[in-house]
Amino acid sequence: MLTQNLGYPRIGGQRELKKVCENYWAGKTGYKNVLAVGKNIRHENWQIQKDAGIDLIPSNDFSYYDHVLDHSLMFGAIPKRYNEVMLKQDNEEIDLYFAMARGYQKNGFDVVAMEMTKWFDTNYHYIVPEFYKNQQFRLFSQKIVHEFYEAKQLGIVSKPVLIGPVSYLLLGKEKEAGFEKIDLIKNLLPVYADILTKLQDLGAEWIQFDEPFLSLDLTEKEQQVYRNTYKQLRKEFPRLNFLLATYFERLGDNAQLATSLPVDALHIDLVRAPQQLDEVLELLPAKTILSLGVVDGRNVWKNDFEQSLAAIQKAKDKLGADRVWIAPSCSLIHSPCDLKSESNNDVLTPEIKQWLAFAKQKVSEIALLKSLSGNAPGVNAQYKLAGNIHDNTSRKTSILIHNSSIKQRVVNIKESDAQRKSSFPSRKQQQQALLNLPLFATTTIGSFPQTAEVRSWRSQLKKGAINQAQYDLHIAAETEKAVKWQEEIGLDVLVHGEFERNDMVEYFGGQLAGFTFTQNGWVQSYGSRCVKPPIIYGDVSRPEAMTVKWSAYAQSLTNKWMKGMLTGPVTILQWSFVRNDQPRSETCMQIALAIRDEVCDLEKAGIKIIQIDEPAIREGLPLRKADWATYLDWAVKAFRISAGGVQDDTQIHTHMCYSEFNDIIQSIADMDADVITIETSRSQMELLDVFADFKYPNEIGPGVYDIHSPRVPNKDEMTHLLKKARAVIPDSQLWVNPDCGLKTRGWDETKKALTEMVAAAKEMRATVTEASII
Ligand SMILES: CN1c2c(nc(N)[nH]c2=O)NC[C@@H]1CNc1ccc(C(=O)N[C@@H](CCC(=O)N[C@@H](CCC(=O)N[C@@H](CCC(=O)O)C(=O)O)C(=O)O)C(=O)O)cc1
Ligand SMILES: N[C@@H](CCS)C(=O)O
Ligand SMILES: [Zn+2]
Repeated sequence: MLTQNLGYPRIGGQRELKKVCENYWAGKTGYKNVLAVGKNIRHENWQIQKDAGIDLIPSNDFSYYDHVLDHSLMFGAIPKRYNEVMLKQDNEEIDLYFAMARGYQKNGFDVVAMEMTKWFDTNYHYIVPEFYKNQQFRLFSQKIVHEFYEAKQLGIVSKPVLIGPVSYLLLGKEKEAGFEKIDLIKNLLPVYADILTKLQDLGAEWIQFDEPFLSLDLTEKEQQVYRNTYKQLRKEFPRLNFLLATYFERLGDNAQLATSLPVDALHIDLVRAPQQLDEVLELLPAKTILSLGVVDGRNVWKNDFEQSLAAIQKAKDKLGADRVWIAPSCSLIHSPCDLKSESNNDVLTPEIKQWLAFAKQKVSEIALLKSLSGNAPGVNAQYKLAGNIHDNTSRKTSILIHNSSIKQRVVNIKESDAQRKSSFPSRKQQQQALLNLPLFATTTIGSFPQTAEVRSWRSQLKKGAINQAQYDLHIAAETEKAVKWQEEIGLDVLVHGEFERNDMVEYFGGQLAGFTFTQNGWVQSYGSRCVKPPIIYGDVSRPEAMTVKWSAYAQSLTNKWMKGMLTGPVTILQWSFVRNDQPRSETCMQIALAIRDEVCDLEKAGIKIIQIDEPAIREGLPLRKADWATYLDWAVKAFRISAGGVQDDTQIHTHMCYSEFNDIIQSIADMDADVITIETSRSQMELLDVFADFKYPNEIGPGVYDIHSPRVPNKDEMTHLLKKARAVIPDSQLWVNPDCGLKTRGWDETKKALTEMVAAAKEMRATVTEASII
């Protein structure tokens, strides 16, 4: 029996990669330093896994920005706009790479970034490969080969990780009409063959092909491409061992397909889909190894050894120990690095800490499961098993977890709690009478730049270098500056700027009962950006108002409308580590009630426009269509409960980014927010077509510029997008806003971009005709 890992967090235990990349982008350090930090992280990660006792250690799971982008660079899938600019410059490969990720606007060049979207149902974002008709591929970046060699020099014959060719194509986007991306397989496979040849020549024994699409609904054609692809690779590389890794869902109706592909080992996710073990054991061909993903790569709870050992035993009984591997359910990039970094007992209490395992602990759990499932586990392993049983029992029986009055409140929810008093047309009239906003009303999504200075106040407060009153004074001054500046440039609906928030989920987690948080539990969200998901360990309630103080203060500074700013229940759920001892829907309803109370308190404090952000509602959608209806039912209900307590003339906004709305547009309409602001600019308003076809009834603010890139858009670009929007949505429904919050941007870019945006809205107003309003 072997142990293996599918991927290790690559940000570094102290987010070293984030820091060096951001310094490099700011021109404060050289690229050699970036490479050196990357190398250190890889070495440290390999060593941790080796010391823990992992037999098959992955390589090429490291990435300077995103592993999908690494593959695009490896395959030379570089959109022309970068070739033309970058190759003329004295730039390194890494500059081309970062330009694809972030856009490039210097030395007279102005190139937009590639699109970014959610990695399946996680909070990780990948850079979407761009495909063109007759797209050709060639071996461009040899990072995978270098990293295999690097590990080998340390005495580790690693298992290089490749996104499988079918999944790579399915992750991409057709950027012009007239072809199907899946047909590019014939152009792509020769590059895989080049890479495999190089790896084989260097001594690679196992190759991990990540094919997460095998857990999704596939067309017949895609299934056939899977068969042909692996048949061909097998034929060309009879001596290399292939591991086919699936994760995030059950194989379901692809079980037959996955088990029939000519590979040497198949990995399945037994945390998401424990029930698939029996079927896969039945279907697995003789000799194929089964890798059991029993340790949760997506959550922070300690493994339940008794449960995992039962699954391992079942597999061993059927296949024999030689054909069973033990592994995490998926790559550990979705886990924080090391629980040992959590040294402050006031932040994470010892009682809760004993229930947790981060990446470093998880690889040890995997090794321990191997010892425990051997014929004669040693005393040390037995002792650790007893410890594991004790810790899990202490969690199940802890008084911290259950609160009967919260549970009762959920039981008592009535249909009418999820219902606004009147329908949208009537609300719209009442809101317009009160708010008196112009056509093409301008607003922003909530956050303004979280500058190093703002973060340093929080850091000083944490360290005790300043007290709460001093901190509040800083935040108040920053808020006031932002409010005054928004007034000056003529925005219509203002925001307070969210300066007091470390993160839009963690901030609420820090104030809700049933949540705890960490000091250093960072997880990569995209590129250098990380999040520290709070941990929901018990029943959730709101001991006191969470946002009223800052929203009311900001409103007091202006005669314009100040938008209250909340994170919605589904997003709080989705971006937290969620308890696994009750259905997610139950936890979500508890959060919805807490947010509802906050919405009502904001209204009472005079805030008449309230945004409840739900950027993660699409991300939470189950990967299998058959499971959608159940999820959408409770997710929409949770949002409606959170918004349902206010008067008709209080305008409820929601906001979503990175969302493909086509297939869930009815549910988005069912959320019944008065206004929805959505990310649309990176896709050039493509997303709006669905709102038009569907005749979305309420108001919409399609994002007019991409906030993920430091690039500053000009007025004409934005009017161009707004004209595209007005072609499908009447003027009376349109708002003007960026794609998302501006916390990652600097003030200089923000000021320039928003000034242009207000000018774009004014230009649009000047062109209004009666016909365009209806
Ligand atoms: C909208 N998005 C979000 C997602 N998920 C969330 N949970 N939150 C989101 O906002 N998913 C989808 C998108 C992803 N987008 C982003 C955008 C931006 C970030 C980001 O900026 N992350 C920050 C960390 C934010 C944070 O928690 N800041 C804290 C701590 C800051 C810190 O690093 N402090 C230093 C000391 C600093 C000093 O002394 O000056 C330290 O602790 O060492 C805070 O502000 O207090 C990032 O830096 O990556 C994430 C996702
Ligand atoms: N209000 C949040 C939404 C991000 S999705 C922000 O502006 O950052
Ligand atoms: Zn957003």
